[in-house]
Amino acid sequence: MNFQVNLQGVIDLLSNHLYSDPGVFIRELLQNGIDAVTARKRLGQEFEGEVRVEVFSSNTISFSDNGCGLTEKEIEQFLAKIGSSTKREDQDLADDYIGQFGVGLLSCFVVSEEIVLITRSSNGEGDSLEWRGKPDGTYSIKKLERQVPVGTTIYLKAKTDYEEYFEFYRLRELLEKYGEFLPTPIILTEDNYELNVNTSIPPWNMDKQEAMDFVEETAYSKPMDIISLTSVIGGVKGIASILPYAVSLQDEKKHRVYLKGMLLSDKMSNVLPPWAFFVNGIINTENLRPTASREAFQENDLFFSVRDELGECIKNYLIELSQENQELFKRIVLVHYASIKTMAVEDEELYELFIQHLSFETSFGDLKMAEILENHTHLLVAPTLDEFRQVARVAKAQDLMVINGGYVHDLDLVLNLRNVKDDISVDVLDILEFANRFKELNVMEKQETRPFLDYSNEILRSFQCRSVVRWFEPADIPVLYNTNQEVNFFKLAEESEKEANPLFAEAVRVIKNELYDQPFARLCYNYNNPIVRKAMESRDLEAQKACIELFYTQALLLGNHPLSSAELSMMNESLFHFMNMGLDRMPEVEQ
Ligand SMILES: Nc1ncnc2c1ncn2[C@@H]1O[C@H](COP(=O)(O)OP(=O)(O)OP(=O)(O)O)[C@@H](O)[C@H]1O
Repeated sequence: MNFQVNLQGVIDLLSNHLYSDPGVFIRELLQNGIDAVTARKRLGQEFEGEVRVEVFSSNTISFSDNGCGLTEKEIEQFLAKIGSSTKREDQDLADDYIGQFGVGLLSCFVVSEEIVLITRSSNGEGDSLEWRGKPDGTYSIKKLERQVPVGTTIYLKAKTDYEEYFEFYRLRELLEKYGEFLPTPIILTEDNYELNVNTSIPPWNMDKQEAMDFVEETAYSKPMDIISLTSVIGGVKGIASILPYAVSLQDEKKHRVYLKGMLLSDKMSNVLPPWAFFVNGIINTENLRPTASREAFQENDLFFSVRDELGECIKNYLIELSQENQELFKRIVLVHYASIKTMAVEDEELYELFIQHLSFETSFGDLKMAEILENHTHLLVAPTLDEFRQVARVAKAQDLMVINGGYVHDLDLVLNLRNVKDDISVDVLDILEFANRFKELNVMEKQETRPFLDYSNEILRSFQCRSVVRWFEPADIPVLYNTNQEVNFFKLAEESEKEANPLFAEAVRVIKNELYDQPFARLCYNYNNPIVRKAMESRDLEAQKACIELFYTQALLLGNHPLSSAELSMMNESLFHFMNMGLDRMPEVEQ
C-alpha cells in the first residue's frame, strides 16, 4: 500500500508556505540556471555560460540559460516528479550544485499559474521540447518543430497581484540581490536595453581596504576593521566587519550568507558563534547544505564545526590585534564592552585576553582589572550591588579591595581569576561577617561595652538585628549596618504576618519557620567614633536607648534600606526625645 497524495495540496504547501517571500522564485530560477551551466561544463563542453532574463509586455518574462538542458526522459523523471532531482542522483557530485531537493521550481507557482519550459539537452542530438506544468499537478510535453539552442528557457506570466515581480526595476533588484556575486554572467534585457547585473567582485575576494569601502557603502557606516574568515572544511571565505557602534545583546544578528555565490539569506543569525555580537558577517560557502526553504543551513556536524572554525578566526584576529595594534584593540573593547564581557565569560582564551582591559566598580572607584591587580593580591567580590554599596566606603578606609559583582557577568569574571592567576586570591564577600574583619576591642573595652551591646540587642531584636562593636576607619562613620536578602525577606515576612489576615499570616508563619536558622542583620558600632563612645559611656538609659534607635535608623537611611512603619515611628520618637532634652537645657530667654 502507498500513501495517497493530494497533489494540489502538496504543491500549495510547498509553493506558498515553504518560501518567505514571493520574490524567491528568482533565486530558484537563478539557481537552476547556474546548476545547469555547471552540469554542462562538467560534461567537458566548451562554452561561455550565461543566464538571460527578458521582460516582455503583458507581464511575461523568460528566464534562459545555456546549460545542460533536459531530454524527454529527464523531464519525465525529474521535472514532472516532485521531490526528484538530478542533483541528488550522484551523491559524490551533489556538492557542485546549489539545488538538491527537487522542489525549487514550484516557487514559480506563487507568482504564475503556469510554467512553460522549453529545453534542448546538450547530451547528444536532443529534441527541442516544450513542457507545460500547472499547479493542479497536470502537465504536458510536446516536441517542437523548430530547433532551439542548447539550454533551457522558462516562460512565466504574472498572476493577478504579482505583476510587480515582472517589472524591469523589480527584477533588477531581485537579480542583484540574489545573483550579484554569482560567477556566471546574468543579463537582464527589455526591448533593446541590456544590463549585466553581476559585475561586482564579491567582498570575500576583496583586499581589506576594498572590503572596508564595500561595507561602508552598503551598510552606511564605516566599520572599525575587517576580519577575514575562512573555513577549509566548509569551503568558506568571508569577512566579518566590526560594527562601529555598540549593539544590544538581545538584537538578532543578521549575517549575509551566500551559497556558491548566490545569496541564501541576509538575516542568518547562527552562522557565527553567538558571542560574536560585534561583527556582521558576509560569508560564502561551497560545502554547507541549505534547508529546503533555502533560508538556513542544515544544522549538522559540519555546520557546527564550520561555525567553530569561523569563531577561531575572530578570536585569532583579536589576539593578534592586542599585540600589534593596541590602540584599535582598546577602541574595540570600549565600543563593544558588553559583548566582550559576555565573550570573556564564555571562552577561556578570550577571558585571558580581555580580563585585564575590563573595568569594574570597586571600593577604590572604577578601575581596569590590570589596575586592580597592580596593587592588590587579595580581592573580595560582593555578589550584589546592594551588598557592595553597604561596604564600599568602609572597605576603602581599611585598604580592602572590594569589587562590585552585582552587574551582569561581573561576579563570574572576577571569580574566574582563581583559575588563571595563582598569585591572586578571590573571596566572595559574606556581608554579615564583614564586620569581623575590623579590629577587635581589648578585653577591658569589651567588658565595658558589654552592657550597651546587650541593651542594643534587646531594643533591635524585633528588627532582626544583632549588635557588635569594633574599631574601624573612617572615624566619622558611627555604625555600619549590614544585611542580606535573606534577612530582608525575613523582616518583610514578619511585617506581613502582623498586618495580614489570619489565613495569610499563618502561611507566612509556616514559611518563616522553614528557615530553621533565623538570619540576623548586623549593626557594627565604631569604637573609633566619639559619639558612639559617649553613648556607650552614658549612664542615662533613656538617652542610650534613643541613641541606639537613632544609630540604627540612620544607618538604614544612609544605606537606602526601606524603613518599616515601626522603624519610622521609633526614629521619630527618639528624635523628639533629643529635641525635648535639648529644649529643656536651653536657658529661659528673658522677656
Ligand atoms: N534550467 C534547468 N536546466 C536543466 N534542468 C533543470 C533546469 N531547471 C530544473 N531542471 C531540472 O528539474 C529538476 C527539479 O528542479 P527544482 O528546481 O524543482 O529542484 P532542484 O534544483 O533539483 O532542487 P531544489 O529543490 O533544491 O531547488 C532539477 O533537478 C533538474 O533536473
